[in-house]
Amino acid sequence: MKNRVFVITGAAGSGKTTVRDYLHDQYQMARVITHTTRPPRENERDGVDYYFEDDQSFFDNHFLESVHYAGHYYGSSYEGLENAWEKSPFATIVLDTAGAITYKQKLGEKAIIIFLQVGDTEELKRRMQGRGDNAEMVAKRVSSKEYHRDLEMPHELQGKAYQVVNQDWQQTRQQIDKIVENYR
Ligand SMILES: Nc1nc2c(ncn2[C@@H]2O[C@H](COP(=O)(O)OP(=O)(O)O)[C@@H](O)[C@H]2O)c(=O)[nH]1
Ligand SMILES: Nc1ncnc2c1ncn2[C@@H]1O[C@H](COP(=O)(O)OP(=O)(O)O)[C@@H](O)[C@H]1O
Repeated sequence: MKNRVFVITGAAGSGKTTVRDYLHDQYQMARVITHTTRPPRENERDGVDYYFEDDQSFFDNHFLESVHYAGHYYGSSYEGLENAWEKSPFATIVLDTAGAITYKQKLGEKAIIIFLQVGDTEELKRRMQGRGDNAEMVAKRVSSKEYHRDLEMPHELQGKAYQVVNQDWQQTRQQIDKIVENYR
């Protein structure tokens, strides 16, 4: 099997982490852990959910791409991707749409982009609250320009990404299964 990385992108609350975990559990895809200066949420662990960094240590990494999103830095390293590929030929990573565009540009057919969409923005807010984000965190996130940008598939990804509407989870799962089948 050729090395591939399944890039999951979309707005906050659209289900990126859920799909990434499904790909890990169902298909044993290795997760690429990315770096951020955002403080950890209550249930998050360093080295598992992210490598949590400060404004100095963040820049010590060798990034394939990095972005500023809603007031914090996020970046994915070459080493992180290589480490994942050592574990399994299929890896998965969660990125904002800017990161997904860079991944596609740099990795070409090795990067399979899945853009998740949830039409109803009130539903997105409910899902963020449902996973335990407090009202202040949700308000900050939805007022960021990056959140609004990521609600729609960017034109750079049109024709190069799979679009999945993540409303009903069983249907989402079936669509994800079909996408993965194309590469097995
Ligand atoms: N470009 C890029 N985006 C990232 C990286 N790591 C995480 N992200 C994205 O940063 C955004 C904010 O992530 P996070 O703070 O965990 O919030 P969430 O989307 O509400 O779970 C999301 O769109 C993530 O997909 C990275 O290394 N590079
Ligand atoms: N199809 C769905 N229907 C209802 N809730 C969902 C669905 N997909 C994901 N969720 C829930 O929505 C919340 C946000 O999902 P998450 O994967 O954390 O989003 P993201 O990583 O894109 O911010 C989580 O609590 C998750 O369990």
